[in-house]
Amino acid sequence: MNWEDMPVAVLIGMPGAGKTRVGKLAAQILNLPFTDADQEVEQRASRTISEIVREDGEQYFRKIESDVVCRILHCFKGGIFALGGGSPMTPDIYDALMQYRHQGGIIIHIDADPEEASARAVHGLKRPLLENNAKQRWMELYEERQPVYQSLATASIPSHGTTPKMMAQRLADVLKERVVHVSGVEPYDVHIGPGATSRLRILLGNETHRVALIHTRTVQRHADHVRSLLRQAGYVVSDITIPDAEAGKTVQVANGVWSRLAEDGFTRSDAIVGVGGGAATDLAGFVAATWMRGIKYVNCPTSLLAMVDASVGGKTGINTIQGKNLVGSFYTPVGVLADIRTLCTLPRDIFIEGLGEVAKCGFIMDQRILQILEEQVDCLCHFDGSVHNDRINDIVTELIERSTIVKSRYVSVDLKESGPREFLNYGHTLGHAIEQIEHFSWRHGQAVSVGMVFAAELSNLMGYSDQGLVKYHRELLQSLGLQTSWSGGSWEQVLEVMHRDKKTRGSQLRFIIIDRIGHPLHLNNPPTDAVHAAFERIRSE
Ligand SMILES: NC(=O)c1ccc[n+]([C@@H]2O[C@H](COP(=O)([O-])OP(=O)(O)OC[C@H]3O[C@@H](n4cnc5c(N)ncnc54)[C@H](O)[C@@H]3O)[C@@H](O)[C@H]2O)c1
Ligand SMILES: O=C(O)C(=O)C[C@@H](O)[C@H](O)[C@H](O)COP(=O)(O)O
Repeated sequence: MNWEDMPVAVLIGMPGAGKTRVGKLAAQILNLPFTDADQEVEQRASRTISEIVREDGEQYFRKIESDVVCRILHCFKGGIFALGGGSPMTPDIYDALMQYRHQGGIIIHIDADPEEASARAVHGLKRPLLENNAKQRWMELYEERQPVYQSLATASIPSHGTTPKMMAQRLADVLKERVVHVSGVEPYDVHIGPGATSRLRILLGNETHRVALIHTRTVQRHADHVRSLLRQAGYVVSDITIPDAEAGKTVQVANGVWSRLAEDGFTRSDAIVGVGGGAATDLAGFVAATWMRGIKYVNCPTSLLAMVDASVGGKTGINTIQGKNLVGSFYTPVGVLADIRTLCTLPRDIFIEGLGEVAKCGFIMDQRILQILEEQVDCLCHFDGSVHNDRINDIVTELIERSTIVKSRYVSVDLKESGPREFLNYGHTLGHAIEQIEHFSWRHGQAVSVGMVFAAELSNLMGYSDQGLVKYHRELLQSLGLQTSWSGGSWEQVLEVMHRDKKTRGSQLRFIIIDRIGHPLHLNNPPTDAVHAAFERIRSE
């Protein structure tokens, strides 16, 4: 199948679920063509479906339907295609849909509420397969078809408690989504966009019975939304609130969550969903990695920093008194759902902090990120959560997508950080020391920003780059509202903490520096004088 010629989405679901209505409305919103398999069959046969079934039998109808669906799947370029309720049950259609899905096709399950949809389907319709005791027949078909729909779908949109208009908007959101693939031993996707959480059911699957929803109070509203999606999908949800920010990344908090999982009977087939900033997703991932030696988890990041960095890549962990992230594990989520609507409640200073990690991705790999930051500095610095504004939405989405691509490139080749992945630690050797010494009153992104200026100074002092590169770091980061100097702590304290950095080998400090934009290097065991001199340069502003 040629990717270019495929529909942008195929809608599946029970009769009466609203596939045609919702599909048409979404197509209008997105200005895309729409077609419906039943209509196409009727056109081709010049008869209604009822007539075909009555005159020639269901098998004959299924044969025409199969020809029509397989043809449209190959040639309905860029449109939305709604299938008849029973279509996916035909083996040829099922196989064609699987092939479409494997080639990146989007299959949306319009997940009917049985009561509503059966009433609608039974009412006033010409659905031949529902004749004679229609409601009971609908329910039987539902039991039979639901697992098949679920096995095919890449996202599901529940119909319960919504209107066709709302569902169409959700569908349009899902179709506008960006997807970044993280490959490696356990590949997964990062979905970025307003409809991203509609993937939850698909990611968690049918085996999962219980879901622990781990979140902080600050994101209660977003956790409520996720909880209702999980409940609608039939999961038993344990709602677990953890302390905010770094206070949540402790062994005591992890222990509290483990106890709760035990009380609520979590087994290996159950799952964790982390909703919040990077601290919450680090803790949720750590609990998932350790409970029964590892259960499935999904990250739903709600801060910019968590979207561009913390939720992706499988570094999970907690802090100890001795240092940041000293205990943890590499453990990959089954998926990351970055619903950018959650940014609407993010305070501006925390949004700005996230730009520190975005800039890092620009410095180490993607120069276009730096250009966007320069061009959009005003808009970004005045961020007020208005992600419904198309311009801001597009800029923020592009920055998240590009940063995630940078992260995924390193993580895909080096999950356990034996080499290239360390480049993602640019600015972190000093950054983590600052956070630690300041007892986490400095936010991660701000500390990393100073750490990047320090690394640029070190690169210059070691002869890898000129002062122009250092100046560029300072000017860009300052223009975004990020810190570039730090006057806390002492050199001795910093040195001691940096020796506990995970890049250190034995007594030898190791740093990540760049010699030009997009070209990171390992700097192993530099002279202490140079490290000290670089440290003095970030204090002398
Ligand atoms: N695992 C990794 O690869 C990785 C990568 C980068 C950072 N991190 C970790 O992530 C953490 C930093 O992440 P962070 O900047 O998101 O910090 P954070 O989790 O502390 O969140 C910052 C603050 O914003 C609040 N918040 C988050 N989303 C919100 C929303 N939508 N509305 C209102 N408030 C919201 C949080 O509750 C918190 O108070 C650090 O612990 C850092 O070590 C991990
Ligand atoms: O994913 C990585 O690898 C990173 O280094 C990303 C960093 O931005 C992130 O802050 C990470 O948590 C740091 O990890 P650590 O191993 O230095 O604790």
